[in-house]
Amino acid sequence: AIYNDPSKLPTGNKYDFIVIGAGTAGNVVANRLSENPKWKILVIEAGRYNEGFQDELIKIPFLGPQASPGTSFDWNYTTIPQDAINNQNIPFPRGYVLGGSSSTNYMVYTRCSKNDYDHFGEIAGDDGWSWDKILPYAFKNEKHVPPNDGHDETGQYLPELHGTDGPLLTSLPGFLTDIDDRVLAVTQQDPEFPYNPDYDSGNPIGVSWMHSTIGGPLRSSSATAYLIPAVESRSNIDLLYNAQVTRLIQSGKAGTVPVFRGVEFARSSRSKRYAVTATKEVVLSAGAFGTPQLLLLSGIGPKDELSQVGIQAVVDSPQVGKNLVDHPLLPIQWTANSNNTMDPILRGGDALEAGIQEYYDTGKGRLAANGVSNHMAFFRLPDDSPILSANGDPSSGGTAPHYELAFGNGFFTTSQPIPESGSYFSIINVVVSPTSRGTITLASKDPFAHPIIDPRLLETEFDRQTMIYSVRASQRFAASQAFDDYVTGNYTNLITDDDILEYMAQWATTIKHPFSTARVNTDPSQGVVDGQLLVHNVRGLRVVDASAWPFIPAGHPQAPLYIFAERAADVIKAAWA
Ligand SMILES: Cc1cc2nc3c(=O)[nH]c(=O)nc-3n(C[C@H](O)[C@H](O)[C@H](O)COP(=O)(O)OP(=O)(O)OC[C@H]3O[C@@H](n4cnc5c(N)ncnc54)[C@H](O)[C@@H]3O)c2cc1C
Repeated sequence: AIYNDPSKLPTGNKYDFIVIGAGTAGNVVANRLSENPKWKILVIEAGRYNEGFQDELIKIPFLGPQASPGTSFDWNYTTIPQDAINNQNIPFPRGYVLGGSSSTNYMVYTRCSKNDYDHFGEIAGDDGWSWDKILPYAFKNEKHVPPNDGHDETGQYLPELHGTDGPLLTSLPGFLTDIDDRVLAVTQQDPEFPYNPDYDSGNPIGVSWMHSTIGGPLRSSSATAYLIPAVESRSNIDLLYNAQVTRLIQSGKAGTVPVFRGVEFARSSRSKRYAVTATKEVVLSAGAFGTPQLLLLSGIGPKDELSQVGIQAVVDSPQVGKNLVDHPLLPIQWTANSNNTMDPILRGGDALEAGIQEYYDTGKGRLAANGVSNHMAFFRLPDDSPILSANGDPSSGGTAPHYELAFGNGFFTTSQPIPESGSYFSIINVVVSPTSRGTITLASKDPFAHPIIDPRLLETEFDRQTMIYSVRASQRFAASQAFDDYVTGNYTNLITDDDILEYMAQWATTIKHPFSTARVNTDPSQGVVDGQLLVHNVRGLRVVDASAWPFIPAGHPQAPLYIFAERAADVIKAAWA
């Protein structure tokens, strides 16, 4: 059953598992656990329902980037001033809606490098997380469907690498653009930018067609793929939304070890608190900000830090809220000799209206497809790069990229204003193996107060130098023969490294991939959860979301998170078999 008010949740209900957060990972776990009809599952979500007011923003693919920040779908977090980005406070979106960030993200689906999974397995001391072992879960997650425009996708991906009967819908670009052939031509002309027939093979290096979590003209999220189908078809799963978990309650002790199977929740700061207890486990899937915040509020965290906000530590766990890592992003633009479909729509007005009309009339067109890019490219720094010799190689291995390029047939921006006229070409640069690490800490013991978020974006020399390298690679890409009659000039005039650093300090931002704030490590002084994702020195509590990853995967993380959550559900099932 579905409840939207804590007071309506029947008090007599007994739950085997309580999943906190109906987000990307949480919904996978909830769905898979509810496959066992003997178990009763409760999912508690702070945010709103995924239908209703303005839901076109989270359904119509092209409008996805408008779903946050500053909307009812978003937590509307902001960082504290970021030193390397001119001390700016940067908006840091997180989904506040069924599906969590999978309902508000940009839908890019990349499995990332096999080295990332193998590295995870090594750190966790469990090779079940390694690429070879976890790959079946990638197929279990995915259902590849034809692109929305019905174009022939032969040669644009390797079908044998993709799932065909999982719940999550993925597809190749549903709207072809005037730069697609040029991007592909570069891969034929310039050995620096080779073609990769499918970035989901475990080796993402090169330029590939992009996959998105889109089925037909609609976003596919963990709410539409996992949560709603389970709640609608099974009687053993309850969903409570509009209810924020305010802390975990210690429900007893196992010997000297505290047991945390109780969950307290409320609708708002001043409203009544309610509580419910799981008989088996509480699964914390509140995301890279919500999960450490809840652990801290519950007395699980660095003892000294907790006492500063008046919380007594139950478990002194030094890594809670530490190791926050994210991918910095920097778009650059050129003027273009083109009548691209993107810029007029981005400027709003008539073109946007016409696009929306076409969408509702036909289910096709620019609005029905992802606007981010039709291709994605991942690269490593050269082996003899001075950046690597000075800083070491932070990537997880030879198929894990250091930086990413994505190509926009229009003025791609996250914070820059779009010029009022003209046509543009953009390349988005992302450092995907960053070394900067930040923190999330409590501002107060009020669970409704936003935590202090400090990702320290671009703080390290490695990250800044890699970004410079990426921008240089973008400039070479745009200067290639295939773009000769297309790119007409620089919009961003970046000549020296200092120009790039200055531009970076002004315009770099987050790609919105926070990770590792409750990371896996077999050593409790180094990590928050063990290789089976159980919170160290506590019973009854597991973490399944981006916070648990020991590091950030080098690519877009939703696919790795879905795959990881699919396996996590099996780990939980095995523990209670
Ligand atoms: C705007 C944006 C664009 C992105 N673009 C991409 C992309 O194109 N491709 C990609 O791969 N990744 C992208 N990402 C990142 C990706 O979506 C996330 O890494 C991933 O969805 C995180 O999954 P999660 O399960 O850890 O957390 P989430 O999906 O965020 O789920 C956490 C859930 O817990 C809920 N919650 C939090 N605290 C509480 C509480 N106290 N009580 C109850 N519920 C709570 C939240 O409301 C949320 O529903 C993007 C993210 C954003 C925000």
